[in-house]
Amino acid sequence: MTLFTTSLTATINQTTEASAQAPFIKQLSSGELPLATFRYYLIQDNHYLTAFNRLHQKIAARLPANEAVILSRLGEGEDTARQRMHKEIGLSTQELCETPVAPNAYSYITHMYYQLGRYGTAAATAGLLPCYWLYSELAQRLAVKHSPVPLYQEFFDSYTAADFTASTEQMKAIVNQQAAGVDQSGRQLMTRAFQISCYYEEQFWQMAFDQQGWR
Ligand SMILES: Cc1ncc(CO)c(N)n1
Repeated sequence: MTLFTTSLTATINQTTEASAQAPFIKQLSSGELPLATFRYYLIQDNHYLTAFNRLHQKIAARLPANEAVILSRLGEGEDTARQRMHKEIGLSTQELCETPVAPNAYSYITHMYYQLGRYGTAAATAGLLPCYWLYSELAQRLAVKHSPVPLYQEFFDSYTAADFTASTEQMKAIVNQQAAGVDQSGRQLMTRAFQISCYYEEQFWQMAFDQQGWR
């Protein structure tokens, strides 16, 4: 039987293609992106990653012990790299916490929690996967182009690092295990959760580029 994640390849490829064309990513690799824009991205992504990590822990609590350990560890994956970047640009914990979450980040976070509450663990794990898979694909594609801004290159490098690639493979394995445990309609729900997350991933770049606010 072909792996469930193989059926998601076309969607992730489309999202990768669209992301590579997004002005935020283009300017990040050319070095033209204003630092204030990247700073805004890091603030919003910190909101996202905090919620994302909590969701990993919530889902892990419902999984068999061996998968739970893996998922729980995955949730904490990006903390160290991000803390270093925050320090480099003088982003304080206070500023990170006090800046309100922007509409698209809010919608993405809400979507992921909704999937767990409404459809359960299989759909929720599928909703987490684009986060890993997209950044791995994108970083691999952009790794050859060196951004003249060291901080921006550091961002790309953190996602081509072997441990992030390994995390993507572990997450795919968990999603495939979940897919094997549900019926065809359950797999359709998983596909939908994955597609919606891809939609919000794509919008995340434009949200950052526009420094989107509520009004
Ligand atoms: C929005 C978003 N998606 C994916 C990743 C990669 O983990 C990230 N840091 N932020």
